[in-house]
Amino acid sequence: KLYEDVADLPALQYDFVVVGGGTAGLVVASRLTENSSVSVLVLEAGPSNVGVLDAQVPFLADGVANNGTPYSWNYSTIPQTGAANHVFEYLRGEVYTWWMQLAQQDGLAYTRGAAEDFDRYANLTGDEGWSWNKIFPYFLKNERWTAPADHHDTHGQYNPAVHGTDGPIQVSISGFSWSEFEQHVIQTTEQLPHDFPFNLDMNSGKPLGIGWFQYTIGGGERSSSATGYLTPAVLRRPNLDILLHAQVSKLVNVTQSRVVPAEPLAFRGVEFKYGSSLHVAKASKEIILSAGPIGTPQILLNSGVGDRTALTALGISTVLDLPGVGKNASEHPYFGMSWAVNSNQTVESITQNATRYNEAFAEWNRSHTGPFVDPTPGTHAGWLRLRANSSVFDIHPDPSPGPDAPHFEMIFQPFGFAGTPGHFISLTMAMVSPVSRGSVTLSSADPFATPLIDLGLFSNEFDALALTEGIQFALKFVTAPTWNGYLGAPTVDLTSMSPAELTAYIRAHSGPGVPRYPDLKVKGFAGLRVIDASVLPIVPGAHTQAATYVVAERGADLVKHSWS
Ligand SMILES: Cc1cc2nc3c(=O)[nH]c(=O)nc-3n(C[C@H](O)[C@H](O)[C@H](O)COP(=O)(O)OP(=O)(O)OC[C@H]3O[C@@H](n4cnc5c(N)ncnc54)[C@H](O)[C@@H]3O)c2cc1C
Repeated sequence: KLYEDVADLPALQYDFVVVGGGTAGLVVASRLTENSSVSVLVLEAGPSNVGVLDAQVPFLADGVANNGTPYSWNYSTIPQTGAANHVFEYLRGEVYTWWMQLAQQDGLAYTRGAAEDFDRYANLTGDEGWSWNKIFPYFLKNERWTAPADHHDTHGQYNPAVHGTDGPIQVSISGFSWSEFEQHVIQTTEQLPHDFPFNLDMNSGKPLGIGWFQYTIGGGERSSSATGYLTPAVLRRPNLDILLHAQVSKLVNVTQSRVVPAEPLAFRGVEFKYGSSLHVAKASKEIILSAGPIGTPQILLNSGVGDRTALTALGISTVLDLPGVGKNASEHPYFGMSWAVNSNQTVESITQNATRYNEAFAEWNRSHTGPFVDPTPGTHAGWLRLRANSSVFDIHPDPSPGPDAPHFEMIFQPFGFAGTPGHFISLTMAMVSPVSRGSVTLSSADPFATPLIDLGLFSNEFDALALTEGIQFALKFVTAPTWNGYLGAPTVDLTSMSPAELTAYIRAHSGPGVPRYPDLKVKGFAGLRVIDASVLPIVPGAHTQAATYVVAERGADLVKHSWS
């Protein structure tokens, strides 16, 4: 049951306490409570998604992410020295993040990454269970492929053989056509097939090439772990309680035991704030941290699990010296380019025309059809590699997990970024195999203080130089003959810049994606696990929700197995 008030919560003692009701947390809670003999409490800082239009209507998805809404943690990065000391709002990165509350993955893009991403996780962890072949069934278990809202013929737009059909999360292809723009993208794959081959399905484990974007959307609405895993039937389970507006500060009631020498420590309680009062929820079996790549390391650090020197400097006593907590954060920086177009068939035809906007919204309300059924990220995506002889490999060895994995994602969007009147299209180039690393650290001993988020953007020269090369792919893409007569002037003329100027410009104008933190079971502890995006040891070359879902599905199986 969903509780809005701590006073209504029937108990503060459960078998499992899950911290965070986001993408992963709700999967774990839903799967664990399939066994009616275990009890689970989820503590979520945010409000409910129910009745929040921005969380329901794909076209309004940005509204959930913006700083200043009740659904955002309102975080910013610390000044990024590698990016002209820019302070980035840490959410609007079109691509990734974590602070959506109750499972609102903003952009809705559904991309699994390369098979090689998962095979690398298997190698790094020594656990074959994370390999693509072993993880693939979890993708199918999570997914329910769904016809697009306009029921158009999807033949040749995806490969049904690699999709699940009866999982909780609906996945679909755009349900409204920006046909003119789409044709130019597809024709480019025919006119420049060597550089930009068509890929029938970017979620087959071999993402390279240009293909139709897939989204976590069903029937014109967002599909998320809140809608897919927290169904009315699941919410009626007597063994599942979810408390909203409960912000966890730290783990408490640490005990020491000699029973398992490798796991001498255990936390038995989770301290959380509801309103102005503090409470402790107790877990007899496990505490599962699913608070995302910022929340999870912050809670561990608040609890005294982290680098001893840094904790001591803040006056926090160390429970276990684990210097890796909050380190190894990485990000997908991206750079967007816009061109004016000789057409009025762009998203601006809605966003810059109040009458059409209202008509489109009314259509969505009436029949869940029309342009509001899709988010605005784009109609297609392309996954590309640096050229094998690129000079950037002199600076750093290839950071991608293998030859079938991308260095870049190119997103094709029938709208511009400038915000000026007119009609535009954009190509966004994201660097999805970053070498730079950052960190999440505490700003004070106050567990509710905003943590310091350092994405380390461009701290390694490789990333900026690689992204500069990536820009050349985008500029080449629009040289295909199909764009003649359609494409107007770029909003910023990048071709007039020298390579050094272009690199500096990219450093100053790129946006961020998401950091993460590795490790599933927290070393040294009994009954403490991390199950969320932060366990991925290296960010996949993809948007991260699909990887998070399979981490959560397998994570839930691992927990079940431990207690069976
Ligand atoms: C703007 C934006 C766009 C995105 N677009 C896409 C996309 O298009 N495609 C894609 O694949 N991925 C996208 N993502 C990324 C995706 O949302 C994440 O990969 C995914 O949500 C990570 O799941 P998680 O369970 O680790 O964390 P989350 O889903 O963030 O869940 C963490 C939960 O814990 C809660 N929490 C945190 N701290 C505490 C605390 N102290 N106490 C209690 N609760 C706490 C949070 O409120 C949240 O509900 C986007 C993210 C953002 C923000």
